Amino acid sequence: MSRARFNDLFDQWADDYDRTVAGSNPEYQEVFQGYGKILEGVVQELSLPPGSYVLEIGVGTGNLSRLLLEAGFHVVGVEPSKQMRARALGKLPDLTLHEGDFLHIPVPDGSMDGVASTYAFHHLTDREKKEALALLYKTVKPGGKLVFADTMFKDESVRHQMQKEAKERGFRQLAEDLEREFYPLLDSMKQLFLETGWKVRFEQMNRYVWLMAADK
Ligand SMILES: C[S@@+](CC[C@H](N)C(=O)[O-])C[C@H]1O[C@@H](n2cnc3c(N)ncnc32)[C@H](O)[C@@H]1O
Repeated sequence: MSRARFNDLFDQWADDYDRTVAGSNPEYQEVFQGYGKILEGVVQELSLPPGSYVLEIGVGTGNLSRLLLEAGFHVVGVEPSKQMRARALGKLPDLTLHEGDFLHIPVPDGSMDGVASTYAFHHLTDREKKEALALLYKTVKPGGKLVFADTMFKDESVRHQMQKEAKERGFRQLAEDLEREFYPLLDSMKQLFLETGWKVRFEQMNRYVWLMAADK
């Protein structure tokens, strides 16, 4: 089960996370390059009217949640790390936020207009990603939207190059991360969306992050 896989890591990172996304850690500067714009892009791609119900998975410290609330959506957040939930609620006391993860979603089928997530989907293996996409397909209404932004590589040679580069630049933490987590390739991700019924398109946002926008 994916629920606890990276919980310790995120509990420990919670206090420092917002400094990292702002560029404090040189190893992750490129990963989070254009972070604010990427989050805004997710909200825009949802293209839903105010009052829509949006599920956000892996909310972290609540940076995307804030933008979703500002767009006038009813936001239901899901986050497995206790410390991350505490940070998010410290910033957004009125956010509806549940303990859960991509495979444990506390909302009824057909209840959401959209699903959003940033920098979190890669915590799942490809098999879990497929299971999650199938679950989320059931969670949204007909015509519902799914918009994710996350690290992904165009093909194996790019993934290999990024790993090599991280090692050459002495970015030990990033290099380990690129090997430990389940960063997918564009074609396999495309396949997972198609197999679960979604119509999807992809747009590269920086050297690491791609936006995935899907319709039911
Ligand atoms: C890199 S942070 C991203 C936080 C936030 N979405 C953002 O864009 O800043 C990844 C988040 O995903 C959460 N996470 C880890 N495994 C998860 C899973 N299986 N399902 C849902 N969220 C998960 C972590 O606890 C963490 O808060």
